[in-house]
Parts: sequence; structure tokens; C-alpha cells
Amino acid sequence: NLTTDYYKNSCPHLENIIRETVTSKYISVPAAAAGTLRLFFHDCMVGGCDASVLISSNPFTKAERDADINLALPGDAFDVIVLAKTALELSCPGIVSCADILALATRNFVSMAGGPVYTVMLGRKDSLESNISSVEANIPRANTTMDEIIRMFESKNFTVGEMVALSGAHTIGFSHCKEFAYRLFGYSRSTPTDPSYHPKFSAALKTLCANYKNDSDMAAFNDPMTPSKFDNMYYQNLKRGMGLLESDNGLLRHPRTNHFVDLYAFNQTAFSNDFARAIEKLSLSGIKTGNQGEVRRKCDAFNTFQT
Ligand code: HEM
Ligand SMILES: [Ca+2]
Ligand SMILES: [Ca+2]
Repeated sequence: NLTTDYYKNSCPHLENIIRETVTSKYISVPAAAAGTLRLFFHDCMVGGCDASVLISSNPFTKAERDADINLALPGDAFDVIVLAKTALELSCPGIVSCADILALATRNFVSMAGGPVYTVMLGRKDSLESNISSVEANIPRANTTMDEIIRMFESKNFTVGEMVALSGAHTIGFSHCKEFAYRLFGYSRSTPTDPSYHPKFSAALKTLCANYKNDSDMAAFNDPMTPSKFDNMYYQNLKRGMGLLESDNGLLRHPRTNHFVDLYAFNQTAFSNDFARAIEKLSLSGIKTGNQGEVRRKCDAFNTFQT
């Protein structure tokens, strides 16, 4: 049901407004690119790409964004959606869904960071629910086993190759020390540090994260070589023992994923193309149309107060 020109008549300036909003956010806060990409991923994995992750909790219901795994999603990612929505409500009130805004903003951020330009189909409706309890089973954690990560993606119809390509999103952005500190300090009885890290990399991480228990903001670049460029360096890093998270390193180790790591490490074009196809597919997963959803007036609240 989605089309690329869904808002052609109802909101002709949509693409311009998104481009202006995203560009100015990217200039002032480049980290918003990674934050928004992760926000989009966390939305699409839970009930599809329906802006359910944007809803704020109320006294009756705890929403998805208050789930532990979503707490680190940066305010600037939510903010850019609010800014775009505010501008769009002036230009074409009540027309453009928050789910479509998030999908478009993500696309623009990815291309601004040097990633592929891909097509975003439009016409998603916004969810009528958002519940904290739906999150845990649907979003992988850094220490989720590779078999379980594969299973999570397969349950949403993604192939192993698509999962590996999407994980290339970790070519930008950062992770907080608490997500990988167990690989540095007290890893096992025989070795305090995960031996799959390159020793110089783990030494640098230990210094960076030495105080992480007192300073919970401490974070490392997911891709220390080109942290803000959307390229295939992430896969090259994995092969050098520079996979930050256990789930990153797991892609190199697992027999069903390792040859995709090799492919993308050696072939930037293959990564670019496969990432584009996979995120196009992600952006269509579980979408709501017609009366399955609504066009929210504010992205953080349902149009009708629900108890
Ligand atoms: C395959 C399983 C995955 C796991 C286990 C995983 C886990 C994580 C974790 C633990 C972080 C650090 C969060 C923090 O400390 O703030 C992170 C960051 C990030 N993830 Fe993933 N992720 C996965 C796949 C993906 C996918 C498929 C995408 C997007 C298509 C994605 C996009 C990102 C981005 C962009 C960041 C950086 C966020 C920022 O800088 O604000 N991840 N991920
Ligand atoms: Ca969702
Ligand atoms: Ca990079």
C-alpha cells in the first residue's frame, strides 16, 4: 500500500522540510545521525516501523522508550523528529505520520554520513500502542548469543546476510562502557580481558573505561577508525580484533555469518548495496496502514488519551 509519492499533493514540501531539519541537526550535532539510526532500528523491531518508540509514558502505561535498552537513545534523535513534525504541522497539518518522518530522517542521516541513498516508501500510520513489555524479546543486547540474534532476525523474516549487513550500522556512533566492560575487566577465571580483542585496542579501552562505574557517560566509538563515516570499516575492524561489542565480534566467529564479514570487509560496494536493500526491507516491516493506526498530532502522544 505504500508509495514513494504518498504525500505528493497533501504535503508537497515534505522532502524539503525533512532535508532542512536533518541537515541543520547534523551540522550542530553530528552524533544525532547514529542516534536516529538506532532509534529507527529499535522502533522497527518492536511491532514494526510505527513510531511506537516515540510515545512517552503516562501514569497508566509505561511506554517502550522507558525500557532499559532504550534509555541510552539520545535526546537529539527524538528532538530531530519533533523539530521536523513541528515544521510539517505548519506546512500541512495532520498529514504526515511520525513513522514516515522517522524513516525519512534516518535515510537522510545515513546518506549525509556517507552511506547509501535508498528509497523510502511512504504512507505508514502511527501505532495506537506502545508498551514497555514488548521490548525485551525483540531487541538484541550486546551479550545476546549469535544463534539467538540470528533467530530474532529470522523471526522477522531477515536472512543471516541481511542481519550482518544491517549490523554494519555500527560503522558510526558509540557504545557506553557498561555494554562491553565485562570483556575488559574480569572476563574469565584464566584471563581478565577477552583474548579476541587486539591487545592494543583492549588496552586503550581499559584506560577509557577505567572509571565507568562512576561516570556512566563514558563511551567508545563503535568504529574507532572512521567513527562518523558510514563505510565498511566496521567489518575490517572485526577482522583486526577491534569488534567493540561481543555481538560484533560474534559475527566474525559464527559459521553462518563469517563469510559475510569477509565479503563486506573487502567489498565496500557490496556492503553499500546490501545495507540499502536490507534497511529498505526493515523500513517496511510490520507497517500499519488504513485504520490500523493514526497520524499523530504530536509524535510522543496518541491523539486520544488512553488509559
Ligand atoms: C545485531 C544485533 C545488535 C546488537 C546486539 C546491538 C547492540 C547495540 C548496543 C549495545 C549499542 C550501544 C548503545 C549504547 O551504549 O548507547 C548499539 C549502538 C548502536 N546500534 Fe546497535 N545493535 C545491533 C544491531 C544494530 C542494527 C541492525 C542497527 C541499525 C540498522 C544498529 C544501530 C546502532 C547504532 C547506529 C548505534 C550507535 C548509537 C549512538 O551512537 O547513539 N544496531 N547497538
Ligand atoms: Ca515500533
Ligand atoms: Ca565508519
